[in-house]
Amino acid sequence: MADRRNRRVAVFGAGYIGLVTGACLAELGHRVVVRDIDPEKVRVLQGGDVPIYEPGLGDMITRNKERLTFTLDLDEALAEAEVAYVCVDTPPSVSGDADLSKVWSVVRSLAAAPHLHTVVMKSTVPVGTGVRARAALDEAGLTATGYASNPEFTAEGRAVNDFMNPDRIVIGADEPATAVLIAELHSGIDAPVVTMDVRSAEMVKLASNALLATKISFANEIATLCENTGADAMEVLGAVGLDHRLGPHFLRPGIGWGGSCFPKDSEALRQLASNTGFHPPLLSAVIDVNNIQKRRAIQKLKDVLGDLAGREIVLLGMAFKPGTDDMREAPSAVLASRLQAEGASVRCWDPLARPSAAEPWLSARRYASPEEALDGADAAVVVTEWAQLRDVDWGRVAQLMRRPVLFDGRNLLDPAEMRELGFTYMSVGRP
Ligand SMILES: NC(=O)C1=CN([C@@H]2O[C@H](COP(=O)(O)OP(=O)(O)OC[C@H]3O[C@@H](n4cnc5c(N)ncnc54)[C@H](O)[C@@H]3O)[C@@H](O)[C@H]2O)C=CC1
Ligand SMILES: O=C(O)[C@H]1O[C@H](OP(=O)(O)OP(=O)(O)OC[C@H]2O[C@@H](n3ccc(=O)[nH]c3=O)[C@H](O)[C@@H]2O)[C@H](O)[C@@H](O)[C@@H]1O
Repeated sequence: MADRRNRRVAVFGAGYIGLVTGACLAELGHRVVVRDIDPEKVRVLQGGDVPIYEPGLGDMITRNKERLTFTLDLDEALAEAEVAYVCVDTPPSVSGDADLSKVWSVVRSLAAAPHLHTVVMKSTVPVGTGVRARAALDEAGLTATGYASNPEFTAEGRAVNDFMNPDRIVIGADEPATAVLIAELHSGIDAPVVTMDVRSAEMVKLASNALLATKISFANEIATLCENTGADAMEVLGAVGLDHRLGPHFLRPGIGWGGSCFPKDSEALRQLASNTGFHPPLLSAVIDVNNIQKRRAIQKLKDVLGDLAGREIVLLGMAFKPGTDDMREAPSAVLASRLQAEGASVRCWDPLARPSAAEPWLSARRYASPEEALDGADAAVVVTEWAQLRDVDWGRVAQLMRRPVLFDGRNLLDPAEMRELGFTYMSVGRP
């Protein structure tokens, strides 16, 4: 039996989760090979660079380069591996269910591994995937191979810190020995280890994201009620969150939640429920509130500007939240698309975001600084609460803009100050 701090691990997928998992497992003392099918990603990693923005990740990879390698080659990844981590993307399919094709592709490819004894699912998958994975492993001749669900709760922009300092490590395994092995892989991390059956572990991940999304949609709904009644949502939610039974987290009202996971995971959970014949009313409302929230920004601009056709509108922030370059399901993409549909011309600024080939951005103009983007514009929307926006000389900007109209979709700036500077200033749930 290998030393519990020196396992040979293959990680499949060199994205946000695979890279962080691989680097952190190497940091914990294991020998890790990360395999991806994207040649460009692997080339960048082999050259010593990191293809995504994640604080601390580059240093951790460099520090562990003796124990951490990257490859395109399946045989190289499988040659020594005792444990295989599946960290590939599980995007929404046309039906809204999670598309597991990449997961199955990895699981099937494991048949050729000579030393493999454990497969760990880190990708977020529907409840019941473990049973299908088990069957696929059996079919591939890996009957003696243990299987575990080990969902990940890290948030982008702080994933390395979250991985090394988690609130809990959840392990779903059908055999106790497999759960013990996964727990040992994490030795060195000080956190409660919660073991359960595979289906329950799969559900913990979806339920956690759904509850976080629920808190935000609740905050957004209360913010709208505050707008309609003259209360101040920041005061209200701040005080609500002081109740220790409720907690202050994920109660920040804003322009709606986005990102690579909340939108797809809440929809996947809703479809999972529908597939069992159950329409989940609360989850459906949480998703609806979020969709409406993103569109309310357009109405607020129309209330001030009237027709948006021909207007120059600036989106300040494109990433789905600050501290990441990730644009997946970013509210900015919905806003850009809606504004363009209204005939507006969209400008944007973001210090990090890496837009995909997503259609709405093709005709948006990206500027190097907020000031350049705002020069001559008719209105602006704070979409992402980048700290840099606090340092903008808003007094000067009020002079530069054709009309100083600002919808602060993240309640980043001070309403009184902005109005004093001459802005028609709107925010979320604040008078
Ligand atoms: N991004 C996040 O913060 C979190 C993501 N998750 C879950 O983790 C999973 C991965 O998410 P991300 O890392 O964000 O996705 P990602 O899209 O950044 O990375 C996935 C990687 O897998 C690679 N890949 C696809 N097929 C492959 C194959 N057959 N063999 C090897 N590599 C392959 C892709 O080329 C890509 O580099 C998803 O299920 C997601 O829901 C869970 C918690 C947090
Ligand atoms: O499954 C996942 O991928 C991850 O999804 C989220 O992490 P992440 O998407 O990186 O970002 P969050 O910080 O949770 O923010 C998600 C969205 O909610 C918004 N948000 C967050 C908090 C809040 O109070 N208000 C609010 O509007 C953010 O602006 C952002 O658009 C969860 O926080 C992680 O625990 C989970 O592992």
